[in-house]
Amino acid sequence: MKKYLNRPLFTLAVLASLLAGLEMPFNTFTYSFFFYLIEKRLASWIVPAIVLILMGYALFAGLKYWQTRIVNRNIFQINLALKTQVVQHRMAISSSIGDHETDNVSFFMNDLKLLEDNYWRQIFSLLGAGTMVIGTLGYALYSNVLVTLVFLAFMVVPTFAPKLFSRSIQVRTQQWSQQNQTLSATVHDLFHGALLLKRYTVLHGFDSRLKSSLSGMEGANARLKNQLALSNAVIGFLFMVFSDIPIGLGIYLTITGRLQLSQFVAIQYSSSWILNGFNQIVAGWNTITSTKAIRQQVAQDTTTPALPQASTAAAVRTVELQHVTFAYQDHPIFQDLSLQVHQGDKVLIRGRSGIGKSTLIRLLLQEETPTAGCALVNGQAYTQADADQWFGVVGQTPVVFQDTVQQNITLGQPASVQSLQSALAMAGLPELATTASLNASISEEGTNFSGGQLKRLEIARALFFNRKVLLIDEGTASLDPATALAIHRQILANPQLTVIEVDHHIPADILPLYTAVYDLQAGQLTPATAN
Ligand SMILES: Nc1ncnc2c1ncn2[C@@H]1O[C@H](COP(=O)(O)OP(=O)(O)OP(=O)(O)O)[C@@H](O)[C@H]1O
Repeated sequence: MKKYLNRPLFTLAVLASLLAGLEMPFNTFTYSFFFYLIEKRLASWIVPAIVLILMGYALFAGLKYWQTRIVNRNIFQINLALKTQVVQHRMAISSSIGDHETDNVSFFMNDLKLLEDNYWRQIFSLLGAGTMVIGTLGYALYSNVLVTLVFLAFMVVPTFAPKLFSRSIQVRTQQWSQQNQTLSATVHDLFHGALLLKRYTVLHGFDSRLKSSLSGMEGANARLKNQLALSNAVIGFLFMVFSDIPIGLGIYLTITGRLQLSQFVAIQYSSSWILNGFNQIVAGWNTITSTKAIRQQVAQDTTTPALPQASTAAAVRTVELQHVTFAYQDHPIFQDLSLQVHQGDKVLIRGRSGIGKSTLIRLLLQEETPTAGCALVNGQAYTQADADQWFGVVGQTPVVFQDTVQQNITLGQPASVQSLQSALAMAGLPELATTASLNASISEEGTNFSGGQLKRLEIARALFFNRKVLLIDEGTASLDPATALAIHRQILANPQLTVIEVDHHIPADILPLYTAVYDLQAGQLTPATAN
């Protein structure tokens, strides 16, 4: 976790926490000092003493505010670095569209928030509590070593108590985290499908799932809080038991004249704060321990796989599947399937739903590995990173970001107006090439754009990124015939582009635009007869 710290800022926060933690020793000193003034009858010191003490309190008020600001600044920096890394890592390891989306969002929103409150902020409070204990203890020892040591001896015993609870707290934190993920998935589904449920007039159809997810999460939350409360109650009680016994001894020593009143007051007053400080430290340590599972998870997220550097990809002269056999577990999909596509070809692969059309695209993208045979480009084996350089994918569901049209095409890359205009024109969206349209926002899941526009936007994106081969997975299946025909005319007429399209049904008027049409049946490809 250390790598997320900004060292100078962290050092400043340590210094600020240490200084702010001196307030209680100062408090102890002033309290004891009042009894010293009474004991010695120093009436003339009262006004200057109070003025100085008030100035001290003003200083500590300022210090505490400064410390909070520095801690918040640290949390800001830590969260910036840590959350960026977690998001980037999880994005880099995702292997399909929407992969673990709900779990990742839940981890990001809930677990990382818990890490902030129960780990990072606790570390800074522990530092303050540590200084308070050391400073107050120092002052008590200065007052009377023997009596202070007696107090300390009694304090040691209850510090072992938290160990009794740390394991059960950890388990309950894990359960809470799991229940949170389940609830996030449920709530995500419900908000996502709200309109659909309303249309079927079954808005309450998933009430039992919602209640079960909610009660699972709230129950786990309550059990975690209860366990923390039980742990803290037991620890607190033990501290009180072990603090009252030495207080009795102090009273006895003062009555019998072996201890001055101001010394006893200093030790007695400070002992409760030392105990309190210890209490805070062990409870804080307990809370920090409860984040172990999340920290382990974050540690796994610390290595972001190196992303391939964008480079000028070589021309794609041929794309092949050579004698490919593939199965999902024991579910065979392809058996000795071969396909050869040349630069500029426009190939359509037809097949009924579930026959393996999307799987064929995933094999070309190297997202799946054949059990026999291989995918080749220019006669050579290639990696997933190579595939990403060559292939532009237009999927069944468009992937759009809640950002401007321009950002959706360029994905944050710098772009010349000319390159944008050219990509949009080739994709059949020349009307979007104006400044106003490029700056227009696309809403969640592209609901303010038509299905045809979104498909064209995906095509424009692939063309902007100069992808040589367009893999279209039922790209126009959801569109009306006229729009589907218009999009096909646009891309199938582009001589630069190699197109491999899979679809269960393509209207007859589009078929002549392909250079080859195959039917996928029983794990094999067969050239289609003209129809
Ligand atoms: N990750 C997976 N694990 C196990 N089985 C899978 C997986 N992905 C797909 N399948 C199964 O493999 C078969 C082929 O799936 P695929 O998505 O390739 O079909 P498809 O022809 O594209 O279907 P559709 O036209 O309905 O999109 C289906 O029976 C599907 O249930």
